[in-house]
Amino acid sequence: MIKLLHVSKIYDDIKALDTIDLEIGEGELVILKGVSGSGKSTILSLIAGLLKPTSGDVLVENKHISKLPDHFCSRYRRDNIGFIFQKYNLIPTLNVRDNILLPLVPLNLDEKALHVKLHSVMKMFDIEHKKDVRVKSLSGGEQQRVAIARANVNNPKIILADEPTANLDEKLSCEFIQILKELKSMNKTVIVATHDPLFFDLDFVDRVVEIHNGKLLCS
Ligand SMILES: Nc1ncnc2c1ncn2[C@@H]1O[C@H](COP(=O)(O)OP(=O)(O)OP(=O)(O)O)[C@@H](O)[C@H]1O
Repeated sequence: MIKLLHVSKIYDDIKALDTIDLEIGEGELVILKGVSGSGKSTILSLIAGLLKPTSGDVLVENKHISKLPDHFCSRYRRDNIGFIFQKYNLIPTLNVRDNILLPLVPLNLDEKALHVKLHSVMKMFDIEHKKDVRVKSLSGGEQQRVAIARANVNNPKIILADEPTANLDEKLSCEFIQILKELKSMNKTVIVATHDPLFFDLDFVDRVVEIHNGKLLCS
């Protein structure tokens, strides 16, 4: 489903990724393990079409993502990708409902369709009781559940999570692991970039791929 073929990424004079080859199948849950600065976020951004490789090719369902013009990249992202950012990237002054609905704005759906999608993800990620609360008043764990609900509201096939437990305590991190299990059971293709050892020995994870200085150690 996802293929990175001989992908390198150079920022100015920093080689963030060095000739990466990686294939991830539909429904796979992959942990991308590596220390800070090893290139994990760069890989997620390439798959999301937020960045273009310096060389090599990124294919998602046989589409050349790395060659799409920006306009088509946004559309590809909207239709296929749910991105859970490390700092959640929510709008603090908007309430939970409006934050979750943001990815749907360009679709011009009617109120009924919006309500069905909103209700489904708020229920799934246990945040419905806070729907009218401004995000800035929520706890860290609640903010993350809003971010996860927003990433899923468009029912994307691919979920990318960047250091999802970086801002969570142990209890909330364990709750995130349960959510991950749920996403896996929904047959989502999931990639989690992390250096948190909590993810390295989970029985429902398909693969742990290690990256070091922009090179994959195993895949
Ligand atoms: N926009 C950028 N401009 C210049 N260098 C960058 C940029 N983004 C990343 N880098 C560099 O590329 C390398 C890989 O960064 P990347 O963010 O992909 O690593 P990471 O493993 O996700 O790290 P972290 O866990 O700290 O987010 C690092 O050396 C980083 O400093």
